[in-house]
Amino acid sequence: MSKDPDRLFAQPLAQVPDFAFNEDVVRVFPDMIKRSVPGYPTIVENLGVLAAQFAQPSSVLYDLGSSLGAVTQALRRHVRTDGCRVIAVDNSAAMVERCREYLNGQDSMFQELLPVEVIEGDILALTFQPASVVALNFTLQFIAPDQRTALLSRIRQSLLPGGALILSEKLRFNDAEEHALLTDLHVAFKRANGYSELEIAQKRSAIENVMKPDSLEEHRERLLAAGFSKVVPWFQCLNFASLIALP
Ligand SMILES: C[S@@+](CC[C@H](N)C(=O)[O-])C[C@H]1O[C@@H](n2cnc3c(N)ncnc32)[C@H](O)[C@@H]1O
Ligand SMILES: O=C(O)C(=O)C[C@]1(C(=O)O)C=C[C@@H](O)C=C1
Repeated sequence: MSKDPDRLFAQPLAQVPDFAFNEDVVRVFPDMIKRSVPGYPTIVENLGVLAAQFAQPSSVLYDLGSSLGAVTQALRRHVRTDGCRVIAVDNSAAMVERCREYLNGQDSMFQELLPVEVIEGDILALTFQPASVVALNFTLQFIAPDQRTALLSRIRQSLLPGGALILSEKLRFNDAEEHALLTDLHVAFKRANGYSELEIAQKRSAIENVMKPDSLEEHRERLLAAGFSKVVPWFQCLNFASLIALP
């Protein structure tokens, strides 16, 4: 795993380009996401623990928007159900290339790991196979808002009885005071992780056009509209949360 520190926004930029999962981001991604998303290591590890409870024999586990495969690796650490395999999907060529390198390295060192297929592709164009676990770990927020319900409906239709969708997202809050407080605390989290005011401000403007968070209420309503029967939040740290949605 690359250990390069994230300094992508450390120098003043004449114009801040829209955030993209390109080669520069790939190089620093493990450091960036750990220092930007409160609770990220806890969410990833426990996503594996949760998945082990929902995995059904001989089924597919999806890691959608897999980046460098952190969730896939947690699934490999925790799921012991017979005949499961992982399908990891990402539309960033740079992410997919590096993800395959990491996973191939693991395959050559350890036997008996869950088989993994890494697909370079758009999750909006994916034909889903019957699945027991679908992970969307900080990916739905990058999907155009008007495409989100259709994607979740297709995921719901692919889910086997006893399975689950695990959805992690940055949240916004309908209550202005709550939103301002948790946004300020997130900035404090980034500062405590060594980001400067300039880095925080430039990253904010880079993501504002490409990443559109919803509120918990919007997530719940959309998941129910997509056909899920129950939505259970299992983790929240500041303005980042993870939900279990049951078919
Ligand atoms: C914040 S990252 C996900 C982090 C990752 N799941 C983890 O836990 O480390 C979002 C990822 O979603 C991918 N992505 C965004 N839109 C996508 C789409 N339409 N199809 C496939 N992947 C997409 C991006 O390329 C990026 O790698
Ligand atoms: O909200 C922010 O400030 C973030 O940096 C969040 C976030 C995310 O949630 O995915 C945005 C882009 C990077 O992938 C890492 C973290």
